[in-house]
Amino acid sequence: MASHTWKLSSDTHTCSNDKNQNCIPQSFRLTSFEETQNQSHNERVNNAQILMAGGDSEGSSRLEGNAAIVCQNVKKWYNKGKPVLSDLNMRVPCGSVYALLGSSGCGKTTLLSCILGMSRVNEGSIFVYGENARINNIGIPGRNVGFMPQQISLYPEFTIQESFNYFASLGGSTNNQCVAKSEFFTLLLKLPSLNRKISTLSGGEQRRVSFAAALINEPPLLVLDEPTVGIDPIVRQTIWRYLEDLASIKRTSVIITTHYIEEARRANVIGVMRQGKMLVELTPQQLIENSNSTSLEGAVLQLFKSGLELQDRSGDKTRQNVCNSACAGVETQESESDPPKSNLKTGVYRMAKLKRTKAEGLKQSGTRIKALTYKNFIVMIRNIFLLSFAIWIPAAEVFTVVITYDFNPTNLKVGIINQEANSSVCDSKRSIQRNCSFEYLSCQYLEFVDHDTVEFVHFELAQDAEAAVHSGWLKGYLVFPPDISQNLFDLVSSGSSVDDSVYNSSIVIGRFDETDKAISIALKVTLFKALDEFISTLLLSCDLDPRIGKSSLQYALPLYGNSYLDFRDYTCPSVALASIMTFPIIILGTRLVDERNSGMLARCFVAGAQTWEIFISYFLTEFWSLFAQGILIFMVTLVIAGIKIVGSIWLAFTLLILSGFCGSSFGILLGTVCRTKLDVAILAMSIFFPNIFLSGIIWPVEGMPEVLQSIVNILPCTLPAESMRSIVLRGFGFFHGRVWPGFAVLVFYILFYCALTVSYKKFIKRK
Ligand SMILES: Nc1ncnc2c1ncn2[C@@H]1O[C@H](COP(=O)(O)OP(=O)(O)OP(=O)(O)O)[C@@H](O)[C@H]1O
Repeated sequence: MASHTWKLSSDTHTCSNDKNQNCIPQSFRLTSFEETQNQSHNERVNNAQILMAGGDSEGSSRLEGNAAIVCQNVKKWYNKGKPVLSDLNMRVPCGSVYALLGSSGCGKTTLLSCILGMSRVNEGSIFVYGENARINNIGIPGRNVGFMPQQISLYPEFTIQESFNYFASLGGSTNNQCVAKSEFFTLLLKLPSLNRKISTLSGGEQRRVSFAAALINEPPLLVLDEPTVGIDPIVRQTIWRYLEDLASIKRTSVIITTHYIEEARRANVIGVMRQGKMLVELTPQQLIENSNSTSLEGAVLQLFKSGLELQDRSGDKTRQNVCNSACAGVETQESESDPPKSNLKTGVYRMAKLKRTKAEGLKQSGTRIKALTYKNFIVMIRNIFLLSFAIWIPAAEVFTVVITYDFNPTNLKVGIINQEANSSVCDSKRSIQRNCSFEYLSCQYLEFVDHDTVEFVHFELAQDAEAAVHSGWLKGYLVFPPDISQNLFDLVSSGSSVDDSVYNSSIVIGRFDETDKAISIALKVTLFKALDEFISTLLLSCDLDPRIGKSSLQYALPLYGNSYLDFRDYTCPSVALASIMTFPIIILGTRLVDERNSGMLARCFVAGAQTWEIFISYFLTEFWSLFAQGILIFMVTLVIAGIKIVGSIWLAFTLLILSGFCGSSFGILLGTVCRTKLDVAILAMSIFFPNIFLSGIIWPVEGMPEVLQSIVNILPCTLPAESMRSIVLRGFGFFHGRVWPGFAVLVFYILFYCALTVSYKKFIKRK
């Protein structure tokens, strides 16, 4: 099908001598100069069917033309509060510039968001080109509408050209079309070099870029929320002249809000709003004529002040004219989306429905996903500082575990109160060691204790050692009773019962500071190990079988893992999972809040992007970041920690990436639900710690109350951590009962968070 692209006609390049107006295009008569095979603006508009008898003839007043947008009895309120829009009627003729005026807070932006399908009306109907504003297949929201929000709504990390490319590709324009349009708008709006970053532009320059971005796809409908704020009067004139031409030549329908009343003189229709109601819809000339004022500003101010609907001198016919008279005639087909029987069904300008096959729809989604992913990449790469943190911090956290959990505790000071022999006696009796001597057993035993772990400090009295424990200097103390060696010998050799006094005098009493369990366990293990070795050695030196002294419970080689005190193997896999899950929560959550609060997200939705497309684009971008994080984590685990991955490294890696995606989808949910970045950070942190504590990373799940155990098992980190340990340390495959549940939990949470986000957007936010 043939279509047109547009350029400035030759006179537009004429430069005036006036310095201020230098090179400002004198006229922007749009001239069709090239035919392409792609469907473009004109074709999209011409495809519309005028359903009114006789159509909208060139000569007839555009005020009375067929409506592009019709609002009838619209009521809208937020959170069951006072109505922001109440019984509002509006009719935007096709191919006209419609200026929406009203005091601050009267509901202009709310009305625009309802027209664009971003907000739901509570009562009444809004029809855009004869279709339901929220559900239609005419590409609105989509490529058939250009939207400029009140905020700048551009990515500060982008250059001007990249911003144009982004919006052009969201709307499905080709690169060549975008380049031509970029050059055109640079000239028209006196934009700086296209390579300049948005963050380096002045406020006015940013607004002009934002304006151009809304027009880059030549949409038949333009919704511009205060586009001329902060723009100098000359460029403002240019903008208005361009909009006039778009409306008259290309039949673009333009809705523009502004607080500069005089500039609205150039509009075809002015709608004046007050406290959520449409007071009048008239041409500028009619507005003046119907007031006691000679200027438009005076007429509008008069209206604002009176708050009354302007009475037409000819019996309210004017308003009737505006809203209804053009509607005479043709009936359209009634459909489910049609409003109740009313003039809405007639006199509307209907846009051809997009006839897309499923494949074409998917192709368009693919194009948008590509644009969104590209945008995410640029934003990510331009925030290199944050990116680098995000990439290496999970690995750094695993590294912290590796270096801190690697060593047994050393130099633990333990008091010795040896009532059998003091330290100098013990020193002098070293020769009896390993000579089958049953004298000074206390001294012999102490020699077997690992002196790297335990450092003995001798005391005369138990009270002194206890005082040292209280002061925090000692970890505990051991008391050897007098004649312990003799009593022990009697106990062992008697073969029958012995006196309590003999028994009591044959045991060593130890008391420890048990507040630090890891330390007290390490001490006890060391002291018991020394006792075991000492007894075996003593028996051997007496030509006895050393096994006599061994406990009848013996541990063979471990089935999995090793027998020494090393928490790294247990902790590393879980910490890796938890940390790779946490970062995307904060990064995506805060980025999304940023995008929403800056109006970028709204712009993106108006351009036709679907929530699921945004999800996929974030997942695609996040994948590379997670991939890099995963590689670094594995390098730390394998190379620095020397932990051997017994099972499939790919399975472990996949689990790690899934955990990152789980965090990403939760981040998207938080970004959707939270109002500020601080909310995201607080929520993410408050969830992070319970997640760590309850998932068995620090304290085993088996050590928790039974009720809690069933709850923690469905948390997003518990079963995946167990799966990771089973793959890494035990070498289990995917189908093992301790592996696949971890994958299943993560997939469940990803889908669950996505579903919650979509539901929130659909049922709560749009209300
Ligand atoms: N999400 C929201 N929740 C609650 N109230 C809202 C919300 N958005 C807007 N409002 C309220 O609705 C009213 C209309 O707001 P709106 O932004 O539509 O006004 P406006 O006419 O565009 O104002 P301005 O000219 O200052 O941009 C205001 O009182 C505003 O506080």
